Amino acid sequence: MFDNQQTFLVTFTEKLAAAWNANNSLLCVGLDPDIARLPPEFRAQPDAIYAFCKAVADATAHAACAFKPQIAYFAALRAEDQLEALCAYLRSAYPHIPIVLDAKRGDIGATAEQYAREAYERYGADAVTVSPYMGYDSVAPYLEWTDRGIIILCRTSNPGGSDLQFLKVDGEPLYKHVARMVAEKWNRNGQCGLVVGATFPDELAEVRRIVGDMPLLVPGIGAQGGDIEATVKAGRNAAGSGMMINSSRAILYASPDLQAGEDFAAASRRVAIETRDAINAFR
Ligand SMILES: O=c1ccn([C@@H]2O[C@H](COP(=O)(O)O)[C@@H](O)[C@H]2O)c(=O)[nH]1
Repeated sequence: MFDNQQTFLVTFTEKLAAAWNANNSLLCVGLDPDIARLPPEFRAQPDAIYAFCKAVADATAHAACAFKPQIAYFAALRAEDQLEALCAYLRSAYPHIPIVLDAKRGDIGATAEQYAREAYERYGADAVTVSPYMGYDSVAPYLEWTDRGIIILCRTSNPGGSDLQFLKVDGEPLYKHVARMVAEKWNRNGQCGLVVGATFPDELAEVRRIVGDMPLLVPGIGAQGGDIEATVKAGRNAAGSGMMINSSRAILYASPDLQAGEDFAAASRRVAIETRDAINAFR
């Protein structure tokens, strides 16, 4: 995989930086296929999940800096084979756009080794989301994959995230400890990132202050109602970049807002472009 200058791109962060530039986009397109919400033409197909996600990816790739399949939507339908096929397709059709597997894994080291193989080898993901709460030895197996990304939950977008992430430790909320620990100790390959919700722009700004230019995966715009202007102003790095701002349902299921004659893929494309442009307006 080469960038515009024909430099070979080796790592997740190199690939992400190239995608930010090539597509002038901080938009991460989330692939969360809910069978009940698929357009009718897909529902009878044996590979409905794959076909739907492929169509959305094809419609939005030019406006995306990353794709984020959420593994639960595939596993719940016994459709891991379709996730595998989708990741293989994305890697071949869009080798310049990183795949972030949203799996939020977290377990003891021996089991984490298997989760890392699942994400990086089976699915060929460029990065995977993990929980920090079992500590360093639970993330170390991912760090053995020195070219791949590991994106650690820090300040999640859901209201209940405050139950633990806001607990004070040494006078400071836990999420800030996570941010500092990842930036100062765990990021030994320079391939770590953090999940910080768009629904909490003040905390997003705090995390940015702590971690410098580290990539942030920022879910919570679109269906969860996060404010794009506040998100971008709080989370951008010195270069006006540094984020994968995720939107899943608002792009995947844009078709209820159909403009006259528009099909589901055109609706996804329209919303992806509108979202990318709304983000870019505040970079
Ligand atoms: O804090 C978090 C971490 C992950 N997510 C995931 O992002 C998408 C959001 O989907 P929307 O439809 O855009 O709300 C989904 O896959 C979540 O599992 C998150 O929302 N918050």
